[in-house]
Amino acid sequence: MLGLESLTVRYGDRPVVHAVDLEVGAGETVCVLGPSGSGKSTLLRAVAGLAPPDGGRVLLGGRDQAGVPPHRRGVGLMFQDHQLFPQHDVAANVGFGLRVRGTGREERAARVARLLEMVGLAGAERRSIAALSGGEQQRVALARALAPGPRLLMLDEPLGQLDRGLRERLVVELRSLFRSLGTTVLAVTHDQGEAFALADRVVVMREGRVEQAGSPVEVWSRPASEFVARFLGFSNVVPATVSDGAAHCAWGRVELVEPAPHGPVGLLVRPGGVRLVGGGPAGPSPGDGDDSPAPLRSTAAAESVADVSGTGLRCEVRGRTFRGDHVVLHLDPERGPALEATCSLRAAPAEGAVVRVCIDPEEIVLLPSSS
Ligand SMILES: Nc1ncnc2c1ncn2[C@@H]1O[C@H](COP(=O)(O)OP(=O)(O)OP(=O)(O)O)[C@@H](O)[C@H]1O
Repeated sequence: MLGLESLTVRYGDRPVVHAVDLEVGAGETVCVLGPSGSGKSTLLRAVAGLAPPDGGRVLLGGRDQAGVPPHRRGVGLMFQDHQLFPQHDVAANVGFGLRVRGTGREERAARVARLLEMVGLAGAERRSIAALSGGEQQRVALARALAPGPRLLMLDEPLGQLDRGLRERLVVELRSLFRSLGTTVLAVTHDQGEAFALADRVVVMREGRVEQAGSPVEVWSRPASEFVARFLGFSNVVPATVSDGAAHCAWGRVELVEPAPHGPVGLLVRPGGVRLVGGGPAGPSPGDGDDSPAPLRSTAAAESVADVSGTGLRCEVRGRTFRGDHVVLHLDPERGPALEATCSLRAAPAEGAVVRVCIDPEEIVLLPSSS
């Protein structure tokens, strides 16, 4: 449906979108994710014909769009501020694109009614825009973007203005709406939760380039770089060296479950992989008096020996953040940088407590070395 071939857009000398290759298949929802200023909106504008490319091509349905004006591209664009016409009622807003195309009054009214029903606003035709909530305005904007039946629907921070509860509900609704309509969607957002809930495929951008593309599960479970890992909110990332079937890092030795080439890497430890293996007094650690860091064994092994030999990494609990059904522990280890761990509400130790943790080798990801 959509193909970008080495697409480049510059503002002045600066490439804001840099040699981006991307394909979006019919019926697919792709979310472009990235920090502010990474070029996401510019990418959408280039596809819509609102930002001329300085290099590469935009293909829609296999046809090069060079020279095709925005209104002939058959794409719908919905911006984060909705850009509704406040002086017109809901029906006039939703039917706008149809009127511009010369669709007759009766057909227009029927389509508007159907679209409003689809977005959960049946019968809202005569309501004024000003009297709608943010979420309702978002639905009107969506109905308006869908009205002309675009072959590609593009959403720029579609839920950006809405509060969290509403966003979470609308993401689910949008996903099932797009599924049932078979709409092809290219959305951009800086909110990873939104992207992961909405998308069949996620594209992470960094400074105008694609840093990683894949299914939400792939990107989440195997971030391709430290940048992606940190952008997704993982903070347990340290430089490490692989040798003898283990990664050696500031926290100690972490066994690898899969073979990896020897040499420098980045080591990501998911917070769920930092396992508490018991608290107890802050006695001497096994590494004391010995330069070699103690091994951080697999959970099963560590649990069986932790209380006896004290194997594991001794940490002080610096803080706790409640996250509904679990707690994030902010740990200050005896060696190495701060660690984040997750645990159940019931198991969460108090602030100031000294605990021992082990790293579950199943919950680590080796990243390319960033040094
Ligand atoms: N019309 C313009 N003229 C000059 N520079 C621009 C223009 N539009 C955007 N930029 C710059 O291009 C870069 C990318 O902007 P863009 O809006 O595409 O990023 P973004 O990833 O969508 O950011 P955000 O999430 O903040 O909307 C930014 O550094 C921005 O300042």
